[in-house]
Amino acid sequence: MYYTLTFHKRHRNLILGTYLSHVLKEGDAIKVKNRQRKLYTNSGSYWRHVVFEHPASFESIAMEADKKKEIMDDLITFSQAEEFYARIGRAWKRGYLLYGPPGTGKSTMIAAMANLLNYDIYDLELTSVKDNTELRKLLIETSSKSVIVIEDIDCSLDLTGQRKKKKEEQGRGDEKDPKLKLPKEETDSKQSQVTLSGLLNFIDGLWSACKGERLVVFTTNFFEKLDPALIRKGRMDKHIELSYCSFEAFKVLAKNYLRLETHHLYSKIQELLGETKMTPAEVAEHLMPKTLPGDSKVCLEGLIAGLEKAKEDARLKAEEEAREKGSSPEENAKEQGIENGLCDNGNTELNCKEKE
Ligand SMILES: Nc1ncnc2c1ncn2[C@@H]1O[C@H](COP(=O)(O)OP(=O)(O)OP(=O)(O)O)[C@@H](O)[C@H]1O
Repeated sequence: MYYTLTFHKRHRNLILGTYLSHVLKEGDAIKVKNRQRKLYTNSGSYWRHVVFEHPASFESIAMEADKKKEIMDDLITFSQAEEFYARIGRAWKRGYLLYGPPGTGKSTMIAAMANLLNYDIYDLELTSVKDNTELRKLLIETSSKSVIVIEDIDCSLDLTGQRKKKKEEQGRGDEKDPKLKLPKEETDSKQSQVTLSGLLNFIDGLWSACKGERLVVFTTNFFEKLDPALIRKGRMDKHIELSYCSFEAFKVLAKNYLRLETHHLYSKIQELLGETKMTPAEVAEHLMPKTLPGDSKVCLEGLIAGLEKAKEDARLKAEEEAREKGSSPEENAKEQGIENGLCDNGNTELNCKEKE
């Protein structure tokens, strides 16, 4: 299909200049909006893709409303900031670090981000990338309007041969502390694997040469174990904590799962959520209707029973640990709360510090 455009020759400059470029820009935007989005995964140094159709949205994410709005505003501002990035001479990219325990919605948040901005997703499995050269190739091949995801960054760089070699040399067996093991510098070795420095250099530097907008998202379950080089200011633009389910987050889930705005059992749930750690994934599991049509009361009662059990389990665990250590269960529970970064309201310590 085509259109014929007729105009008076005195409008020639207007049409050939402003008007046609406007039409082309709008056409591109419509094409992007209507295109089928893709989820890419790498097998070695090649990308494969499937159609990306994840239903997650910010609306369905269980999280405090102001925090959610802040993230959405940040994403939208970024996606409209082409001129700004060009003016300040920086690559049009933004780095996010999502951290929190398993089941708090990190992957769901990534899908919601891609859906909000209409981006493709590149799910980069670092452990199957042979070395920094392969990594560079993969990253250069990513297209504009994409989210590049590196999940469990603390574990991904864990498998490098260099690190194993280094560990063997040092005779160190600590599997849990990535900081001890991440090789910061590349070596000349032919078998050199992906290194933290390789990853960071690329993300910081070379990328400027790749046109278009990209989000880079790292996730981890262990924020405190990340190498400081990865989280220093200016590297990851935004750190987002996803934490245990708060009452506000529960209300979002209940609204989505059960179409409930309020219920007389809410006060009990609020009380228990203040005392017990439960991830949004676990809460959501309880809210899954077990009968058709789903009975909300049954689900909420199931959640209360689950929370009470979790509370009791935590109490018994504290008692047992106290017995082992020879301190009182209360002291032990308190200590555990601090170790787990928990404040009274179930938020993590980091979160509380930020609020202070
Ligand atoms: N904040 C949340 N809002 C809505 N649903 C959530 C949330 N967190 C978890 N869920 C639900 O729990 C399931 C698991 O969550 P998800 O995989 O996003 O967690 P995760 O933090 O990425 O976990 P992991 O660290 O194990 O990868 C999701 O399918 C989603 O339905």
